[in-house]
Amino acid sequence: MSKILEARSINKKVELGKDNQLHILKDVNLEIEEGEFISVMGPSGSGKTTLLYNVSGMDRMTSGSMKFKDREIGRLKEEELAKIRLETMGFIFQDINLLKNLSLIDNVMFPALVSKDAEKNAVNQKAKKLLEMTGIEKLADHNITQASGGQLQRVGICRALINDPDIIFGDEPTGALDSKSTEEILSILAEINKKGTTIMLVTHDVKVAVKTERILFMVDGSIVAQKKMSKYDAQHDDIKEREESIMKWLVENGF
Ligand SMILES: Nc1ncnc2c1ncn2[C@@H]1O[C@H](COP(=O)(O)OP(=O)(O)OP(=O)(O)O)[C@@H](O)[C@H]1O
Repeated sequence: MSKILEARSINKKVELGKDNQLHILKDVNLEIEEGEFISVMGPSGSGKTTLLYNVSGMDRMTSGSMKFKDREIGRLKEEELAKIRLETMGFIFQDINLLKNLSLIDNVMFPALVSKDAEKNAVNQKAKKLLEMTGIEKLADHNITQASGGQLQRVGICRALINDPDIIFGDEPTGALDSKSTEEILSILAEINKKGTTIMLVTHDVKVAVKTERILFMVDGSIVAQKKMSKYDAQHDDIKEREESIMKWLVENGF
Protein backbone atom coordinates (compact mmCIF):
# COMPACT_ATOMS: atom_id res chain seq x y z
CA MET A 1 0.00 0.00 0.00
CA SER A 2 1.17 3.52 -0.60
CA LYS A 3 0.38 6.67 1.28
CA ILE A 4 -2.25 8.94 -0.16
CA LEU A 5 -1.83 11.59 2.48
CA GLU A 6 1.02 12.52 4.78
CA ALA A 7 0.79 15.38 7.24
CA ARG A 8 3.88 16.39 9.23
CA SER A 9 3.77 18.72 12.22
CA ILE A 10 0.65 20.54 11.09
CA ASN A 11 -0.20 23.59 13.15
CA LYS A 12 -3.24 25.77 12.78
CA LYS A 13 -3.41 29.03 14.64
CA VAL A 14 -6.12 31.66 14.38
CA GLU A 15 -5.67 35.27 15.36
CA LEU A 16 -8.64 36.34 17.43
CA GLY A 17 -7.48 39.87 18.15
CA LYS A 18 -4.54 41.69 19.60
CA ASP A 19 -2.42 39.26 21.69
CA ASN A 20 -5.14 36.68 21.38
CA GLN A 21 -4.27 33.63 19.35
CA LEU A 22 -6.03 30.27 19.29
CA HIS A 23 -3.76 27.28 18.65
CA ILE A 24 -6.22 24.78 17.17
CA LEU A 25 -3.98 22.06 15.67
CA LYS A 26 -0.79 21.28 17.53
CA ASP A 27 2.00 19.52 15.63
CA VAL A 28 -0.32 16.93 14.17
CA ASN A 29 1.21 14.02 12.25
CA LEU A 30 -1.00 11.80 10.16
CA GLU A 31 -0.50 9.23 7.43
CA ILE A 32 -3.34 7.72 5.48
CA GLU A 33 -2.84 4.72 3.20
CA GLU A 34 -4.61 4.45 -0.11
CA GLY A 35 -7.89 2.61 0.33
CA GLU A 36 -8.19 3.19 4.07
CA PHE A 37 -11.51 4.00 5.77
CA ILE A 38 -10.78 6.29 8.71
CA SER A 39 -12.87 8.11 11.26
CA VAL A 40 -11.93 10.98 13.56
CA MET A 41 -13.54 11.21 16.98
CA GLY A 42 -13.02 13.40 20.01
CA PRO A 43 -14.79 15.93 22.22
CA SER A 44 -16.50 18.95 20.76
CA GLY A 45 -13.95 21.65 19.95
CA SER A 46 -10.98 19.25 19.90
CA GLY A 47 -10.13 20.20 16.30
CA LYS A 48 -11.63 17.37 14.22
CA THR A 49 -13.20 19.58 11.56
CA THR A 50 -10.14 21.81 11.47
CA LEU A 51 -7.97 18.73 10.87
CA LEU A 52 -10.22 17.59 8.02
CA TYR A 53 -10.20 21.05 6.44
CA ASN A 54 -6.44 21.37 6.72
CA VAL A 55 -5.47 17.97 5.35
CA SER A 56 -7.88 18.41 2.45
CA GLY A 57 -6.51 21.83 1.58
CA MET A 58 -9.85 23.54 2.23
CA ASP A 59 -8.12 25.57 4.88
CA ARG A 60 -4.51 26.76 5.14
CA MET A 61 -2.37 25.35 7.90
CA THR A 62 -0.15 27.86 9.70
CA SER A 63 2.92 25.61 9.53
CA GLY A 64 3.88 22.06 8.69
CA SER A 65 4.02 19.87 5.64
CA MET A 66 1.11 18.30 3.87
CA LYS A 67 1.66 15.80 1.08
CA PHE A 68 -1.18 14.49 -1.05
CA LYS A 69 -0.12 11.66 -3.36
CA ASP A 70 3.53 12.57 -2.74
CA ARG A 71 2.97 16.18 -3.76
CA GLU A 72 3.47 18.96 -1.23
CA ILE A 73 0.19 20.87 -1.33
CA GLY A 74 0.55 23.04 1.74
CA ARG A 75 1.96 26.01 -0.10
CA LEU A 76 0.27 25.75 -3.48
CA LYS A 77 -1.55 28.73 -4.93
CA GLU A 78 -5.29 28.73 -4.32
CA GLU A 79 -6.15 27.94 -7.99
CA GLU A 80 -3.85 24.90 -8.02
CA LEU A 81 -5.28 23.68 -4.74
CA ALA A 82 -8.84 24.19 -5.98
CA LYS A 83 -8.03 22.10 -9.07
CA ILE A 84 -6.65 19.25 -6.92
CA ARG A 85 -9.74 19.37 -4.68
CA LEU A 86 -12.11 19.40 -7.61
CA GLU A 87 -10.43 16.61 -9.57
CA THR A 88 -9.18 14.26 -6.87
CA MET A 89 -11.19 14.87 -3.70
CA GLY A 90 -14.85 14.52 -2.81
CA PHE A 91 -16.56 16.25 0.12
CA ILE A 92 -19.68 15.27 2.05
CA PHE A 93 -21.02 17.52 4.79
CA GLN A 94 -23.82 17.35 7.32
CA ASP A 95 -25.30 20.43 5.63
CA ILE A 96 -25.42 19.12 2.14
CA ASN A 97 -25.38 22.52 0.45
CA LEU A 98 -27.16 21.59 -2.74
CA LEU A 99 -28.09 24.34 -5.18
CA LYS A 100 -31.78 25.17 -4.84
CA ASN A 101 -32.44 26.13 -8.44
CA LEU A 102 -30.99 22.92 -9.89
CA SER A 103 -32.59 19.48 -10.10
CA LEU A 104 -30.97 16.70 -8.08
CA ILE A 105 -29.17 15.25 -11.11
CA ASP A 106 -27.92 18.70 -12.13
CA ASN A 107 -26.52 19.11 -8.63
CA VAL A 108 -24.65 15.83 -9.05
CA MET A 109 -23.31 16.89 -12.46
CA PHE A 110 -22.27 20.35 -11.34
CA PRO A 111 -18.66 19.63 -10.16
CA ALA A 112 -17.94 17.72 -13.39
CA LEU A 113 -19.21 20.52 -15.58
CA VAL A 114 -17.12 23.18 -13.87
CA SER A 115 -14.02 21.00 -14.12
CA LYS A 116 -12.03 20.67 -17.40
CA ASP A 117 -13.82 20.20 -20.70
CA ALA A 118 -16.38 17.68 -19.61
CA GLU A 119 -18.75 16.30 -22.20
CA LYS A 120 -22.26 16.93 -20.93
CA ASN A 121 -23.87 13.71 -22.19
CA ALA A 122 -21.16 11.54 -20.68
CA VAL A 123 -21.44 13.40 -17.38
CA ASN A 124 -25.22 12.95 -17.45
CA GLN A 125 -24.84 9.19 -18.00
CA LYS A 126 -22.37 8.96 -15.16
CA ALA A 127 -24.62 10.96 -12.83
CA LYS A 128 -27.51 8.61 -13.67
CA LYS A 129 -25.35 5.60 -12.80
CA LEU A 130 -24.40 7.15 -9.47
CA LEU A 131 -28.04 7.92 -8.67
CA GLU A 132 -28.84 4.29 -9.50
CA MET A 133 -26.04 3.03 -7.31
CA THR A 134 -27.41 5.01 -4.38
CA GLY A 135 -31.00 3.99 -5.14
CA ILE A 136 -32.46 7.41 -5.98
CA GLU A 137 -32.54 7.37 -9.79
CA LYS A 138 -36.28 8.06 -9.76
CA LEU A 139 -35.64 11.40 -8.10
CA ALA A 140 -33.20 12.65 -10.75
CA ASP A 141 -35.41 15.48 -11.99
CA HIS A 142 -36.85 16.44 -8.61
CA ASN A 143 -35.71 19.53 -6.82
CA ILE A 144 -34.28 19.57 -3.31
CA THR A 145 -37.61 20.25 -1.61
CA GLN A 146 -38.93 16.96 -2.99
CA ALA A 147 -36.48 14.64 -1.23
CA SER A 148 -35.85 13.50 2.34
CA GLY A 149 -32.67 14.22 4.33
CA GLY A 150 -31.34 10.72 3.65
CA GLN A 151 -32.07 11.05 -0.06
CA LEU A 152 -30.38 14.45 -0.19
CA GLN A 153 -27.33 13.01 1.50
CA ARG A 154 -27.21 10.35 -1.23
CA VAL A 155 -27.25 13.17 -3.75
CA GLY A 156 -24.35 14.67 -1.80
CA ILE A 157 -22.45 11.38 -2.11
CA CYS A 158 -23.15 11.18 -5.86
CA ARG A 159 -21.91 14.75 -6.25
CA ALA A 160 -18.76 13.87 -4.28
CA LEU A 161 -18.15 10.90 -6.60
CA ILE A 162 -18.81 12.50 -9.97
CA ASN A 163 -15.15 13.33 -10.61
CA ASP A 164 -13.88 9.88 -9.48
CA PRO A 165 -12.05 11.18 -6.42
CA ASP A 166 -9.14 9.32 -4.85
CA ILE A 167 -10.36 10.33 -1.42
CA ILE A 168 -13.64 11.38 0.17
CA PHE A 169 -13.70 13.65 3.20
CA GLY A 170 -16.87 13.66 5.26
CA ASP A 171 -17.74 16.01 8.12
CA GLU A 172 -20.54 14.38 10.12
CA PRO A 173 -22.17 13.17 6.88
CA THR A 174 -24.84 11.28 8.80
CA GLY A 175 -25.14 13.79 11.64
CA ALA A 176 -28.61 14.95 10.64
CA LEU A 177 -30.00 11.55 9.64
CA ASP A 178 -32.12 8.97 11.44
CA SER A 179 -30.56 5.60 12.23
CA LYS A 180 -32.01 3.83 9.18
CA SER A 181 -30.69 6.47 6.75
CA THR A 182 -27.37 6.48 8.62
CA GLU A 183 -27.00 2.73 8.07
CA GLU A 184 -27.89 3.12 4.38
CA ILE A 185 -25.39 5.92 3.84
CA LEU A 186 -22.71 3.93 5.68
CA SER A 187 -23.24 0.91 3.50
CA ILE A 188 -22.97 3.07 0.38
CA LEU A 189 -19.72 4.51 1.73
CA ALA A 190 -18.44 1.01 2.54
CA GLU A 191 -19.17 -0.06 -1.06
CA ILE A 192 -17.30 2.95 -2.41
CA ASN A 193 -14.38 2.20 -0.11
CA LYS A 194 -14.36 -1.44 -1.22
CA LYS A 195 -13.84 -0.22 -4.76
CA GLY A 196 -10.69 1.54 -3.61
CA THR A 197 -11.66 5.09 -2.65
CA THR A 198 -10.03 6.27 0.56
CA ILE A 199 -12.49 7.77 3.07
CA MET A 200 -11.93 10.00 6.09
CA LEU A 201 -14.96 10.90 8.24
CA VAL A 202 -15.34 13.15 11.25
CA THR A 203 -18.00 11.74 13.55
CA HIS A 204 -19.41 11.80 17.06
CA ASP A 205 -21.22 8.56 16.43
CA VAL A 206 -19.79 5.17 17.45
CA LYS A 207 -22.22 3.56 14.99
CA VAL A 208 -20.32 5.36 12.23
CA ALA A 209 -16.84 4.74 13.61
CA VAL A 210 -17.58 1.03 14.02
CA LYS A 211 -17.78 0.68 10.23
CA THR A 212 -14.34 2.21 9.71
CA GLU A 213 -11.00 0.47 10.07
CA ARG A 214 -9.01 3.08 12.00
CA ILE A 215 -10.22 5.64 14.51
CA LEU A 216 -8.20 8.72 15.38
CA PHE A 217 -9.00 10.24 18.76
CA MET A 218 -8.37 13.96 19.12
CA VAL A 219 -8.09 16.00 22.28
CA ASP A 220 -7.25 19.69 22.38
CA GLY A 221 -5.74 19.89 18.89
CA SER A 222 -3.70 16.68 18.99
CA ILE A 223 -4.26 13.09 17.92
CA VAL A 224 -3.79 11.37 21.26
CA ALA A 225 -4.72 7.80 20.33
CA GLN A 226 -5.51 5.61 17.35
CA LYS A 227 -7.42 2.36 17.18
CA LYS A 228 -6.69 0.08 14.26
CA MET A 229 -9.25 -2.55 13.36
CA SER A 230 -9.95 -4.81 10.42
CA LYS A 231 -12.15 -3.52 7.58
CA TYR A 232 -15.72 -4.06 8.70
CA ASP A 233 -17.23 -7.22 7.29
CA ALA A 234 -20.97 -7.50 7.96
CA GLN A 235 -20.94 -11.26 7.46
CA HIS A 236 -18.15 -12.12 9.84
CA ASP A 237 -17.87 -9.29 12.36
CA ASP A 238 -19.93 -9.09 15.52
CA ILE A 239 -21.00 -5.44 15.41
CA LYS A 240 -21.95 -5.31 19.10
CA GLU A 241 -18.55 -6.67 20.13
CA ARG A 242 -16.84 -4.16 17.87
CA GLU A 243 -18.89 -1.27 19.26
CA GLU A 244 -18.14 -2.32 22.83
CA SER A 245 -14.44 -2.47 22.15
CA ILE A 246 -14.57 1.08 20.70
CA MET A 247 -16.57 2.37 23.68
CA LYS A 248 -14.05 0.80 26.07
CA TRP A 249 -11.17 2.34 24.13
CA LEU A 250 -12.83 5.78 24.12
CA VAL A 251 -13.38 5.62 27.88
CA GLU A 252 -9.77 4.52 28.43
CA ASN A 253 -8.71 7.58 26.49
CA GLY A 254 -10.81 9.88 28.62
CA PHE A 255 -13.81 10.48 26.36
N1 LIG B 1 -11.74 30.22 12.06
C1 LIG B 1 -11.85 30.09 13.38
N2 LIG B 1 -11.81 31.16 14.19
C2 LIG B 1 -11.87 31.03 15.51
N3 LIG B 1 -11.98 29.86 16.15
C3 LIG B 1 -12.03 28.76 15.42
C4 LIG B 1 -11.97 28.80 13.99
N4 LIG B 1 -12.04 27.53 13.52
C5 LIG B 1 -12.16 26.75 14.60
N5 LIG B 1 -12.16 27.46 15.73
C6 LIG B 1 -12.21 26.94 17.12
O1 LIG B 1 -11.26 25.88 17.18
C7 LIG B 1 -11.73 24.81 17.98
C8 LIG B 1 -11.78 23.54 17.17
O2 LIG B 1 -12.84 23.63 16.22
P1 LIG B 1 -13.32 22.40 15.35
O3 LIG B 1 -14.55 22.81 14.65
O4 LIG B 1 -12.19 21.93 14.54
O5 LIG B 1 -13.64 21.33 16.47
P2 LIG B 1 -14.44 19.97 16.37
O6 LIG B 1 -13.67 18.97 17.16
O7 LIG B 1 -14.73 19.65 14.95
O8 LIG B 1 -15.77 20.37 17.14
P3 LIG B 1 -17.27 19.79 16.99
O9 LIG B 1 -17.20 18.36 17.37
O10 LIG B 1 -18.04 20.60 17.98
O11 LIG B 1 -17.71 20.02 15.58
C9 LIG B 1 -13.08 25.26 18.51
O12 LIG B 1 -12.89 25.83 19.77
C10 LIG B 1 -13.52 26.30 17.50
O13 LIG B 1 -14.40 27.22 18.07
